[in-house]
Amino acid sequence: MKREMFPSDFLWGVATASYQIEGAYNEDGKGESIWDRFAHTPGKIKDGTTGDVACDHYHRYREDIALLKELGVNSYRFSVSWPRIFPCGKGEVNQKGLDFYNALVDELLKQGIKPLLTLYHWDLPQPLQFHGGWTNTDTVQAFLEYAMLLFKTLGDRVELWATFNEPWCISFLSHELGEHAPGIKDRRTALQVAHNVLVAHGKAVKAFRGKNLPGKIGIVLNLYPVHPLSESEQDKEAATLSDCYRNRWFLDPVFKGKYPEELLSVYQKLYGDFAKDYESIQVASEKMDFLGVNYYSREVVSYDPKSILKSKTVKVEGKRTDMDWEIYPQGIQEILVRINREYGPIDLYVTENGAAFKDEMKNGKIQDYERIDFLKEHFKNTYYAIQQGVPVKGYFVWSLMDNFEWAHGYSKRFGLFYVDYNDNLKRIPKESARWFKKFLNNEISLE
Ligand SMILES: OC[C@@H]1[C@@H](O)[C@H](O)[C@@H](O)c2[nH]c(CCc3ccccc3)c[n+]21
Repeated sequence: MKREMFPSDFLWGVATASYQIEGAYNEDGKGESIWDRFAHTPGKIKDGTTGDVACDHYHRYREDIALLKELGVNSYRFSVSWPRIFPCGKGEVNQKGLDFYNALVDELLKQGIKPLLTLYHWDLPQPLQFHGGWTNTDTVQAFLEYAMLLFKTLGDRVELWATFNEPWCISFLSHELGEHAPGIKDRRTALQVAHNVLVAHGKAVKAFRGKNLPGKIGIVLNLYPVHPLSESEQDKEAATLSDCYRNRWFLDPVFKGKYPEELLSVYQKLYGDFAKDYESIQVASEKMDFLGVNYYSREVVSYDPKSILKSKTVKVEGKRTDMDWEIYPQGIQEILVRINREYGPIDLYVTENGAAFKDEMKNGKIQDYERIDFLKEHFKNTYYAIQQGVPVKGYFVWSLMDNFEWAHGYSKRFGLFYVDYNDNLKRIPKESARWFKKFLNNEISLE
């Protein structure tokens, strides 16, 4: 199975995000983001690092686009740093921020690489957080002004737009579990954040439509097949509620304009006041042109009476990545087929898939054969979904290069290119980069 067996217009790309690669955290007029503040807060990042410099992509973007060209990709997914555009989140515009993304897009197009722009990949301007961040509907309004400015500035050249990267992470990981910025641990707050982010998404799609732009717009969701440990009724109930929590809490609003009843009723019993605004979620279901799917692994759950989701995650036997995530390639096929069956028809992009492994330099090489095997199996399973009629239109490997892996700092490496943090952030192709280049050039098959 070679590249040529995929549709001829299939996008093959790599993905990154602003806070993880750009650095220049306080240069050229950029304002503080909640991730600048979180990373500077002792104890939040496992290796005590920050994204202050990261991969210095802000200064090296031409070099990095040359890497894309070298790889042979025809597309590139990146995100815009909102505080680089609006240092205070709204009001005054930082022209140097706009200049950077204009130059980035122009260079991509010059190299024949199609941009997929994510408006929000977690780096909220800190001044908005001072006023409640995503719990405050003023932030929804500020996001719309930010989105409209980017539509106006880049809408003639950027054809693929994603409003949000992973609302589950923006809400539950960051406001219920507290593992990501702003590090709040309050479920009721997390529900309010999820609601406002979904409303902001719907309003941004509507605003995009009003501009009559040539491009397409969607959202990016991290989705997991959720499997019960056994076929017992209790384990199956656990899987249903966990599926609502991880997947349907976002899928149902953007496609059906309502929350999944099974979990909504649980939250309504806990937070009666939540009921007052949940019906306004209808706004989130403005029709999208595509759905971005970030796939990394599946979740296996068993019954747990102590959890409000009646479920707990179970670790099963099998190969795992350096993030301790199970390697489960058939899950990408499962999730693509399910989305198409239950929410389609709609164009789908695998907007992120990849893995961290303990990559080490040995005699000037990084022999990441586990990553080659990981990607090969996930490419094949994506192809099997296409063979079943699922309209998958592209696939973006996470990530172009090693970068700031959120709460793990630089200790987890997802890149096709190794970044040598001890040698001027030099980018060194791993064996997986060489393999991917050969695959893209039809030189090898996936067998
Ligand atoms: O963890 C690898 C990547 C991140 O570097 C991306 O920024 C982010 O979009 C992304 N999402 C996921 C799956 C959801 C998740 C993210 C972070 C931590 C735990 C789960 C994995 N990843």
